[in-house]
Amino acid sequence: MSAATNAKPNVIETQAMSRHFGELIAVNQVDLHIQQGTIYGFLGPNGCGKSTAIRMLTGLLAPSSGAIKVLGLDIPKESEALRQRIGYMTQKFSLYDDLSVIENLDFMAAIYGLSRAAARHRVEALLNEYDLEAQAKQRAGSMSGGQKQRLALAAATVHEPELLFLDEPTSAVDPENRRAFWEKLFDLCEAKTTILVSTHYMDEAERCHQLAILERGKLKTAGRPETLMQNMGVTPIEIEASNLRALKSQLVANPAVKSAAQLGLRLRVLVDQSIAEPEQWLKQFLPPETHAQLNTVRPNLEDVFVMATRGAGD
Ligand SMILES: Nc1ncnc2c1ncn2[C@@H]1O[C@H](COP(=O)(O)OP(=O)(O)OP(=O)(O)O)[C@@H](O)[C@H]1O
Repeated sequence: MSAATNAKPNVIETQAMSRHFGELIAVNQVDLHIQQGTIYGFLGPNGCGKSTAIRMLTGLLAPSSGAIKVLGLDIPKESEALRQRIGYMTQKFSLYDDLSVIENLDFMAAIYGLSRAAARHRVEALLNEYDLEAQAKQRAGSMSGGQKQRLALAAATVHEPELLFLDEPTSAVDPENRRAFWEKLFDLCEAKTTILVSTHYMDEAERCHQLAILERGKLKTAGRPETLMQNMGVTPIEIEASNLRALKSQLVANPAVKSAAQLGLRLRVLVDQSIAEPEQWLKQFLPPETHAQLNTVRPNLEDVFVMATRGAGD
């Protein structure tokens, strides 16, 4: 079979999607092509436009300009038809604190029009899947952060949506619960759900199949995390030496040094790939007699982020 016949359709397509709030351009000419079955990440700092982009893609907010197609529907024109086919989990816990877990899920099932019998089966399955059976009768407001997050994900998937939008879903939970949450996302992905997830955590972004880096409303770069890391045009080198602060000041003044950031006892330096032997090249900046240790290290997404958002003033 040729690669072309294997290609999955895009579930999200945007051209120059933009949204202004008065003078502010929250989302600026963003083009997206998101393939069915992927976990696609929006990575960027607070205020870069992730939530605004997601709200436009769900049909909740009209774009100021640009074209949006989601699951083949014209958005915002056909938002009503989209609603049944997507799930949306917002940053804040948006369920009812005063209702029990089971009541919240029943309520969501009713909103999505499941019959009573179908709702009973689905809610039972969700309680089991999201490990909430013991809390079924507990008020949602009294649950832990991790439990609330599991409930929110269960509620967002009650109608088995084809496409799931998760807006910084793990910002309020500890690392262990975040890991467990991501396991659930991969289960959903295996069951053919496409997932768009926004985050400002690099480790979380690295788990995505595809990634877009956003800054001040603009899409700076997009692709597979590994590809982005390979193509960033710099070699990361870590230096262990004394007096790293002075060394850093000296290095960042050189145009071939794209970034230098201290990590504990090491200085992580991004050297332009035009420098053929970067370790050797860096040694010229070390004072004589310095016992320094230099290591070329594996690129990470933070390096990609730094490179993608350099010259942010444009
Ligand atoms: N309804 C609104 N009215 C005015 N400005 C808004 C509105 N919604 C968002 N903004 C502004 O648009 C910019 C992008 O916000 P957005 O919430 O999309 O960013 P974000 O990347 O999701 O960050 P956060 O995680 O903090 O929500 C911000 O400057 C924000 O203040």
